[in-house]
Amino acid sequence: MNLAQTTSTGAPAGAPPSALAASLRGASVRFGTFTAIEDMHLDIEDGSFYTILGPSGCGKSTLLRLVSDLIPAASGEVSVFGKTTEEARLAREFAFVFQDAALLPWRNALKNVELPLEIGRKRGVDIPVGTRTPRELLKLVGLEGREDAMPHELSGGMRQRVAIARALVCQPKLLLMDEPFGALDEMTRDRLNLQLLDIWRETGTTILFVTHSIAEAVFLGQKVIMLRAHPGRLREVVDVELPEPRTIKQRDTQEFNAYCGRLRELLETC
Ligand SMILES: Nc1ncnc2c1ncn2[C@@H]1O[C@H](COP(=O)(O)OP(=O)(O)OP(=O)(O)O)[C@@H](O)[C@H]1O
Repeated sequence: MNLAQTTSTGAPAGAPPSALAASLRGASVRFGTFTAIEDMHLDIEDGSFYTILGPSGCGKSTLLRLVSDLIPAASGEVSVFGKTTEEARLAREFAFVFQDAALLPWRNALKNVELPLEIGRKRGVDIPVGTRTPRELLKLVGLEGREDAMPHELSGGMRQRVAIARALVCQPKLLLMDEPFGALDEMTRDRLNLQLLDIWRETGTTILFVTHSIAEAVFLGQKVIMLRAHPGRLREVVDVELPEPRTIKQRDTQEFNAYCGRLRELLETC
């Protein structure tokens, strides 16, 4: 076990820019006079799974919003697959999944998944022809047979799975997830964690995943980004080298708990 192996940016030394899903170079975000993120340098390799931890208000959601072009950088540079964040947004390089599934209540599960395709068609946006249809995506998230179900007929976990299928429908190369399972019970969360790892392996999509749970961050992440607050800055990137594929049983191992302990210590000093 290489417990304390950390890097300053998360990127392997000498990684070519094309191998990066996202890159921040001295990026800062300000809301008026308040600095939410300061001088952040971070590289996210294509195909990787990063989780993001840090004290409340340290800028975890702001970091995702910065990468997804929802807010601008006050200084520094942010690129996504070598493009500006605006170019990447227009090219539908990424998709967002929030804590609230935010499904349209009058559309069934299948029609919710189809929505981004419909909007894209209406706007004349060239959407990549996906290898997976909305039906296939619902199957991928374990909702085969529930295509006609209305959102109010689905559990919270099922609604969130529809939201993940909807996020995948335009074949994003980067999935930004802001506490997507935060409101779910522990067993549902465990199941969805495993399913998300399967989806990640199957699709090759890069994932940036914000969580408040140290155990979830260790279980999902190949690397854990630890932020510190006031102002939000990169504290450390911790490599998680647990045996693959991950299993729920691993959570009872000494190795897993050692990672959790190390991150808890880091969190206490953020
Ligand atoms: N639109 C905004 N206007 C002003 N301040 C904002 C805005 N959005 C976020 N902030 C501030 O920026 C800081 C970072 O917020 P952010 O939501 O990114 O933190 P977080 O780490 O995701 O928090 P939490 O863990 O509590 O969800 C906070 O102090 C917050 O109050």
